[in-house]
Amino acid sequence: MSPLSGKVQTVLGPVDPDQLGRTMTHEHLTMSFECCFVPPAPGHEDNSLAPIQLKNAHWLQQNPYSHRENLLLCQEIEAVRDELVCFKKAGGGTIVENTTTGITRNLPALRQLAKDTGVNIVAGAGYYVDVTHSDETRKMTVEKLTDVIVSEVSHGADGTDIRCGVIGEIGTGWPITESEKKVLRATAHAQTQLGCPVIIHPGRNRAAPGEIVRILQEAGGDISKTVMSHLDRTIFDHSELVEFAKLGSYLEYDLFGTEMLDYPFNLGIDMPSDSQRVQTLAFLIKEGYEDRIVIAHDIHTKNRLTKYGGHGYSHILKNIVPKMLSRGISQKQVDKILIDNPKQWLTFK
Ligand SMILES: CC(=O)NCCS(=O)(=O)O
Repeated sequence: MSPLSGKVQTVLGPVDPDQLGRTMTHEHLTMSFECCFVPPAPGHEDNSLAPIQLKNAHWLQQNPYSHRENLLLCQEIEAVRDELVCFKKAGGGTIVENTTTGITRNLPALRQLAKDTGVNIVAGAGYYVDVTHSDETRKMTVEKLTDVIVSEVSHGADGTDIRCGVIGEIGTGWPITESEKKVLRATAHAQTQLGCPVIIHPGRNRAAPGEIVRILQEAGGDISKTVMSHLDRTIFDHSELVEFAKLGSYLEYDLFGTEMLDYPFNLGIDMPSDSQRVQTLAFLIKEGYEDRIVIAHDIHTKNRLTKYGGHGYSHILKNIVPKMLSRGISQKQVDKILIDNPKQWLTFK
């Protein structure tokens, strides 16, 4: 049995699961998203280079990936610290910080943020999408990748003694590349050894979540302890969603606060509004999946911080919870989504 069995591993060490409280299962506190810069559309070059300020806040909301400085959340540790204090005041307890190798994980900063604010922070092990894999990562066997991931959870990552408490977000694109498949298999093998939670970033195609579950399952992964992220931009058809839900992973709606007309990573996708996200949660609850839903904002760019006019890490607690209640979701179901389900998921077997 793992020494972590029955515990949740935060950047300050293992804690009792009852200490977590309301939990955002998919956020970033310090990361860089330069890998995903999207050149501005013709005529938008000036906005792309302008400083981040109130008069271009709306442009940034619509074009967050076409502004290089906006992709450097890692420069905002002070602002993030202030936001975490507000998150705690709003009733928040825990943030799962999903930054993995490839998008500039900063574990010492996470540890300091946890110490300064009293918010529990759970850090992520493993690798982001293929475009961020180094030559060294690509050359590794599944066994070697497994060893690295196990070590990040058991001993510490990035040359520190700070231990990750979840594997992921493990990045995949569409189609899933060979290097990403190796990482998925290593994730499943590491999960088998550790009994730990896993969280996956699927490619932007409705077939991606199911294909990932198949790969993880074939490698022995525990799907009941796996979160499938970003379903809000991935599966829209309700019967397809139910078919996916039957596979048994947690279903994550983690783009709360994102309002965008043209989603540049797949122009065929219409990003839903927060109201539509709440409608989908109500649908999944009606279908019997209230034990499998988790939610978050996935903040990964500067413009989403309140410092820049964004919604911040407390948006769900302050605005989405009242909306859920007004749309027939009970307080007990809200507590399941924000407290009980994350607790179950994050507790080592
Ligand atoms: C950091 C990250 O991977 N965010 C997801 C953005 S996406 O547009 O939903 O893929």
